[in-house]
Amino acid sequence: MTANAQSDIIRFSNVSKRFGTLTVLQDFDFTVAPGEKVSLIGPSGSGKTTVLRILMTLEPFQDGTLELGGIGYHEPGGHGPFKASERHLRQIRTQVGMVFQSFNLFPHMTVLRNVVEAPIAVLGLKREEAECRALDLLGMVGMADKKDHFPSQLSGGQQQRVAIARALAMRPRVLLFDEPTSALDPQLVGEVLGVIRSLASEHDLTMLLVTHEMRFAREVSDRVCFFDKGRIVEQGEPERIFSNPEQARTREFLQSVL
Ligand SMILES: Nc1ncnc2c1ncn2[C@@H]1O[C@H](COP(=O)(O)OP(=O)(O)OP(=O)(O)O)[C@@H](O)[C@H]1O
Repeated sequence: MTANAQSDIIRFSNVSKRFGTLTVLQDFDFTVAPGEKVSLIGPSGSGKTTVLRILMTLEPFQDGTLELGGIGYHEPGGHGPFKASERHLRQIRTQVGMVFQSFNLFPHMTVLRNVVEAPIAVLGLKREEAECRALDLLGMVGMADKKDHFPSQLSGGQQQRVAIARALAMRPRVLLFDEPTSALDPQLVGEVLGVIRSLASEHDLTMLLVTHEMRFAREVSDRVCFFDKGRIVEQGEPERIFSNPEQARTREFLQSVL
């Protein structure tokens, strides 16, 4: 699937992002089509997570424009680091879900409460409706029988599956994964990848995945983007990128990790 100007759900145009004097993204252009599954791969520190954090409104950016479903992140005349009001950012956030490396579940809440809180507080769902939605999702990730457990009573893989259910409970249009398996013991990686793999078959859900799991990126993505020093050096269908990269930097990187 290729993105085009009419139908892009994500559109970065000339975006620059600096942390103090460190420029992480410079004139960054990147688009994603609705339903597309895109993996971002590349060396540590190249800016992949920053792209996700900007999309999730966890980081402001300095120059350029970013749109989600045609809505700009900056408001005309907007102030503050985000150049937008909190209300505007909240509207954007309801369309994006993020699954973090470290799960980020609320430790004092049960599994079920972790999944129902945001739909009730942010979307205004009635508790009964939110619980019904949560139980469906917990069933999908194989965690319904643990609904009354606390995060500390779960393995890392189980916590991550709950985190995925929690992100999905908001019915986001775009789901971001930031190295979702890198904090897990090797024997727990497969169960989380299995859940993400089945989500990747959902045609409506746009997925952006930062991962060091190259075989997985090859298997689930429509497109793989190789990042280096805040730029996409090369992108294309996984089969081509992994079996026949055109750029020397991509080849070098893949040789170092495969
Ligand atoms: N809050 C911050 N303050 C200062 N510098 C930051 C901050 N967050 C990230 N950086 C720097 O920005 C650069 C890009 O970081 P980022 O986490 O996006 O890279 P990455 O490609 O995701 O790396 P990794 O694969 O190791 O997660 C790095 O040099 C990092 O040290």
